[in-house]
Amino acid sequence: MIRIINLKEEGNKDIKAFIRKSKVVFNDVTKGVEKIIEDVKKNGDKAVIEYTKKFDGIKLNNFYVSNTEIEDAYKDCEDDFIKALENAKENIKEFHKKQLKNSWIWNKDKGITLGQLYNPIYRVGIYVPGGTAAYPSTVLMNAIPAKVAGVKEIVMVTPPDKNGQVNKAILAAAKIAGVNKIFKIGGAQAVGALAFGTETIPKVDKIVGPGNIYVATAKKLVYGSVDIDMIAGPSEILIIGDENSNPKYIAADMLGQAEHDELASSILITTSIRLAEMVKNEIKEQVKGLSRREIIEKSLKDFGAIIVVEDLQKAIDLSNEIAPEHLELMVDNAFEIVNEIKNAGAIFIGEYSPEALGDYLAGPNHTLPTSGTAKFFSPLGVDDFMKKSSLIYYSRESLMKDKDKIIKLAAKEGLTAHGNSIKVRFE
Ligand SMILES: NC(=O)c1ccc[n+]([C@@H]2O[C@H](COP(=O)([O-])OP(=O)(O)OC[C@H]3O[C@@H](n4cnc5c(N)ncnc54)[C@H](O)[C@@H]3O)[C@@H](O)[C@H]2O)c1
Ligand SMILES: N[C@H](CO)Cc1c[nH]c[nH+]1
Ligand SMILES: [Zn+2]
Repeated sequence: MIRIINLKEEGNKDIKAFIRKSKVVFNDVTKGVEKIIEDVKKNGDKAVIEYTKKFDGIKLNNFYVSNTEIEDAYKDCEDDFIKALENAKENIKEFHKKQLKNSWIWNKDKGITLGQLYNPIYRVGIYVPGGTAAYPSTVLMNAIPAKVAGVKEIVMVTPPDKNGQVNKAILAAAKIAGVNKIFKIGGAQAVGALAFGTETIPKVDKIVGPGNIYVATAKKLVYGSVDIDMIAGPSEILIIGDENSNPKYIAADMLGQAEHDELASSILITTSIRLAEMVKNEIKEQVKGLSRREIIEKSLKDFGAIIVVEDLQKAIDLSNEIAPEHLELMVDNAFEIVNEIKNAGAIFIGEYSPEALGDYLAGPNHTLPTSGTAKFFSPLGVDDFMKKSSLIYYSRESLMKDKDKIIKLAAKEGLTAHGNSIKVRFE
């Protein structure tokens, strides 16, 4: 069900096949998503109602989740689940507080003061997936950095279930994280509604959060009308292993990501053909007991691979080229190669740092770049919820010293009004 590609024997011919395929999938849905976004922009709530009926199978006239619904959901959750959420919240908050940056002022010279002001974005939209699984952990990962940054209004969207309700665990997490408004809508229609606003859903300044291919494509398409964080689409894991790695752990971690989506990608790159065979067998065995077996098997078949390479350097180079969302280094002395990793959303070191630890509890964000975009995007963080303004102060004397240079530069650009705005101050 998962193939072994032995690059030692087969050369480079097949390595990128699965990556290319995933790009094709993106292109396939773009036209349909464009239509949904345009329709929501033009027809507001009416279009959102129609698409919710079409894609989520439920006719809703009101998407707003009331406080009573949130409080009731919270009360219905088991105590140890609430405790685990609270514990995750503390770890996420502690980690993200380290990312906070302060405004700064620099007295560069007598009569010259420069600086930078940091301000939170006023209103953000967070997308919390809820199509094939509900993700309360994603509520925390998206809302807590926004809170740490000081965002005033967090508007959350998440798909309704077949009864028109939002999963209770998601609502409990939203209460714990301090989300301000919740709407039960999902998919591209939810992204369109947040980007342009409707009669009932407020337009936001930025949309963050992961989602399936429709959500990720919709975010791409509305970028420019609003800001977005990154392309955080179907999940990915890449593991680098050697002859001493534990095949049982590697198989378990690959299956863990494969269960997210049929389009999820799980890859092992190893220097050991023996490990490759053992992981393949482990996957075959472990998958039997898993509830999302069908999704896993499809994803492993289309986007999974065990790649055998000649040496560790080749494994690192290939991983840097793929730029995975999650990278596990399951090799001896993993800390020694960590500086060679240039492109990865999150790096997990050693066999007791499984990817699921980062999904739920460690503290770093689990909203991460996918589809090779870790080459230029970073994990979601406090920075995503802040913006900067520059500060400039010159005294009369300081401007006088620099005036001729400014007038010269303006003249070169043919912008005499610019030059004049300096001259008039000294006439
Ligand atoms: N990268 C990350 O940080 C990260 C984190 C968590 C989850 N994920 C990913 O989030 C995704 C969650 O996906 P999901 O589907 O469970 O939930 P989702 O909420 O992302 O998508 C469900 C929505 O998709 C829309 N939809 C479904 N079929 C459609 C169609 N044919 N045309 C148009 N719209 C359609 C529906 O409106 C539905 O509400 C997975 O891919 C998972 O891997 C990524
Ligand atoms: N692995 C996902 C990011 O790709 C995040 C997640 C949430 N819950 C379980 N996993
Ligand atoms: Zn996960």
